[in-house]
Amino acid sequence: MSYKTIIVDTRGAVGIVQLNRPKALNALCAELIEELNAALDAYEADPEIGAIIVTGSEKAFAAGADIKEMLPKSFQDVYMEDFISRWERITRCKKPVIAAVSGYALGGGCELAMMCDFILAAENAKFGQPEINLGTIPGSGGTQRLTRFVGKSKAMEMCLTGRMMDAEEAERAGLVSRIVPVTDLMDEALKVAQAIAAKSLPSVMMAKEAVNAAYETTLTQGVRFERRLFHSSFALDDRREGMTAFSEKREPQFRNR
Ligand SMILES: CC(C)=CC(=O)SCCNC(=O)CCNC(=O)[C@H](O)C(C)(C)COP(=O)(O)OP(=O)(O)OC[C@H]1O[C@@H](n2cnc3c(N)ncnc32)[C@H](O)[C@@H]1OP(=O)(O)O
Repeated sequence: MSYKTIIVDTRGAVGIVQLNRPKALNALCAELIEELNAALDAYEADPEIGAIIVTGSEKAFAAGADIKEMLPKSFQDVYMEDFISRWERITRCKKPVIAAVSGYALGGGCELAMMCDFILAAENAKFGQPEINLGTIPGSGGTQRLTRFVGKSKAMEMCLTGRMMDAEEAERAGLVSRIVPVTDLMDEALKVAQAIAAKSLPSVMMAKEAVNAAYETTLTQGVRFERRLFHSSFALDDRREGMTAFSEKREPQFRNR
């Protein structure tokens, strides 16, 4: 498939999706979202791929939903087409998805990054939910996910004022896993993605599912769910291989089975 608004690249077992509308700071138009979804479908279906990176340019991960595309839409338009629901494909990825964020991650850009499994931020990253400045509110999970990441006070302040958070504040608040120099962002993202891709994919998928359950369930239900997945991992050849390799003081040879 040929893409117009994204660039895809595969490095070993890692699939990379780079948002690529430089003139609009990677504003998330419908075409870009469809291309992103198609690339995610392809990487999810590819047995050679063990992890996915979503990134943008140095100046912008994404400056939000495409305001010019949204401008003429009426209530009927957005309601009838369930506008924004197509953005959620990324939350249904079973493989791990890392957001490598440099520059602006605003509005839908911040929401897209938060839908990934974790965010690696460059020193120049800026996060924000500025929809309030446009007379609207976040529509792709910003009020919900940001609040879970950084707590009510900070999320409320950001959603009500549109204030941006820099990388250091985002790291302190728990929004990003860590900060790296701008020039090292892709190398670091690839390093961590390759490290994950080298592990047993079914175990990685189970770990991801269990961590995500922490956001959806009570502690008791979450711990029970984790226990069931943990038990299930004993059905994997890779679990036996991992423990055997440890005992034999060698590297495990996982086969994703
Ligand atoms: C998901 C939901 C429900 C909502 C949203 O996401 S709403 C959008 C939220 N995002 C924003 O409000 C950010 C809008 N952008 C900005 O505030 C600024 O562009 C900036 C602070 C990110 C960067 O400012 P800078 O002065 O460096 O660059 P600009 O000249 O303003 O932008 C360059 C170029 O990009 C176009 N652009 C930027 N963001 C968007 C956007 N979200 N949608 C459409 N186009 C965007 C901007 O218009 C300009 O292009 P033109 O010169 O051709 O107008």
